[in-house]
Amino acid sequence: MDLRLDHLTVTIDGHHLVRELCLDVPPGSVVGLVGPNGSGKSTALRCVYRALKPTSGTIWVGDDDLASLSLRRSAQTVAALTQEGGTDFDFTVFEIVALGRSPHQQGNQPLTAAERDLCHEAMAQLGLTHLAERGILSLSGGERQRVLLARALVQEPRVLILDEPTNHLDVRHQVELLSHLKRTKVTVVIVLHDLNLAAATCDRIGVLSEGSLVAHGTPTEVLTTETMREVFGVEAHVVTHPLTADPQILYQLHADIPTQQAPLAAAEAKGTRP
Ligand SMILES: Nc1ncnc2c1ncn2[C@@H]1O[C@H](COP(=O)(O)OP(=O)(O)OP(=O)(O)O)[C@@H](O)[C@H]1O
Repeated sequence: MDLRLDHLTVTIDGHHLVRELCLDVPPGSVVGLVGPNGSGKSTALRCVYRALKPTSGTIWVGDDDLASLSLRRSAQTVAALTQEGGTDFDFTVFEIVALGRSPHQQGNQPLTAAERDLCHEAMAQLGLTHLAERGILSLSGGERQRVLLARALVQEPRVLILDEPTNHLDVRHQVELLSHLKRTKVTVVIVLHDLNLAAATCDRIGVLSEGSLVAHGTPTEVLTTETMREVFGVEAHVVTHPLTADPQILYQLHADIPTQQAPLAAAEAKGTRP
């Protein structure tokens, strides 16, 4: 395993934010964490990028206990794109991306030619080349998000942690960012609220509810009508994508329409019958 959460528990003021979470993330795989608001997803991720110390449990990166690594070694191993990531200083896009190399550098040495190439390559892959000399504070939320992902990628981490990375992105950039992630060889743990994008992106998905892992498996195994009802509290139809065979969730906003109702009768019930 590249990453193993071994009975990870976070307790604050007597509240269990994460309880005995066990999760294996194989090398090169994309594992999603989904769950309702407040179910502990970000808290679990914060432990992996060491913004939070778990109350108990161990995080293994390869054969290393993460807690035993120096912060520098951790930063060489785990990169994160977080909800609170960002900067108040108006560095250029290139400068921000180049900061991703910091854990690998000694002192204030300038970037090597290979490192500069790496930065330019990451910017090109994320459609940022034309913004290289722009100040980060002048960018839109979506552009900024892509810059921060480029910074995380040039860190060349073994494990990449992403907490709702598609926030602020329009649909094209959501699809591009997630497609890009699938192509990288990096081991990824990602929190996504969009379950259809999670199904299309993740090799495996863990479902958190009130801090506990209540389901874990392939998207098809996990994203079921029962999960939607029991964990998220919504009625939904789960269908199979005609091209990729991924499960796709069709939400039902009108609880009074029986789930098995014929489309015409449903349209009639909604008053939209042609
Ligand atoms: N430092 C803290 N002290 C007390 N409670 C906290 C702290 N940090 C988080 N919590 C609580 O722990 C719970 C889990 O929070 P967390 O951010 O991990 O949830 P989440 O699943 O990522 O939610 P969301 O989908 O809304 O982002 C929430 O109820 C939150 O209010």
